[in-house]
Amino acid sequence: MSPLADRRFLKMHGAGNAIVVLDLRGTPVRVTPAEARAIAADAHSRFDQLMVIHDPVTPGTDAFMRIYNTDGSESGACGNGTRCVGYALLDDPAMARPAENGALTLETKAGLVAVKRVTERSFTVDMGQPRLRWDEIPLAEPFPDTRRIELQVGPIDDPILHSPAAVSMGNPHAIFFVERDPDGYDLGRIGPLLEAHPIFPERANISIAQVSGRDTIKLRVWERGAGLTLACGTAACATVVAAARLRMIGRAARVALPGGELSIEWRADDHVLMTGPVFLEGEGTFAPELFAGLDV
Ligand SMILES: N[C@H](CCC[C@H](N)C(=O)O)C(=O)O
Repeated sequence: MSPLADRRFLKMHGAGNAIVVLDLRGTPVRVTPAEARAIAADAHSRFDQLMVIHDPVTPGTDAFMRIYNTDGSESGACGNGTRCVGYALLDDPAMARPAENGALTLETKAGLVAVKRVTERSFTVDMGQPRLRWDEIPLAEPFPDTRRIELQVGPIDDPILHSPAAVSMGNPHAIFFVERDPDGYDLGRIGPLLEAHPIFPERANISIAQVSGRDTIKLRVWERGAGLTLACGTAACATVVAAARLRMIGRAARVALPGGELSIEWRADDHVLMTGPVFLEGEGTFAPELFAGLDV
């Protein structure tokens, strides 16, 4: 029987990105990829990302987070999910712990992020510094300038979809800047081709972005391990960094995604701040039969 059976979870979303929050602090339990896939497959607990809260590892941090995509793969970062964890650790009756002036420091396998409340349902996350070197994204070949890389993408004939920007926010992103409305691209078809392109040894999140003003961007995202989502926080951060590097905008922008708007600032100290909403849809417990047949 899975140790996750009958455990309580929060069902949330951040700008439409479906998030499940699970608190495993005080236990030695670690979610397996198969368990994550089983949770995602259930209508009551379906998610784009599962955010699992563990006991802190590094002194001075409040918790360690493991982040699972729908396909069970783990990510080093999730902006929308981190805002939801901030809400859970500050407001949920069962999960909340006292916090210094409503701010938390969380750790993932990619490093530290800091989340703080702005209003009752809006939080700001310091997502840390972007990683811009080819081997930090990572890319399979040494591109000296990751502001634009060149891909050979046989099945895609639109040349603009051959030269993305590459940025990591603790997870890999390829951003294609287009003149036309991003909705005019069949991201459901080209997303998986690009996600799995051999230039991305750890796959990549695929964004199509239209800079619609000095500080406004329209964004559509195919997420690594989750597919089309209504919002992707790290993609919004990566896109603002990429656009700023290409001198298409200043260092801040409002990013419009299908599920909502995120405000992003790439600060002069190189940290990227993301501000956006959180929504609590409800809570539940994992039915034991969810994990039937899994050898856990
Ligand atoms: N699919 C992403 C993780 C979640 C990112 C997204 N949901 C966000 O809000 O940043 C990856 O595997 O890198």
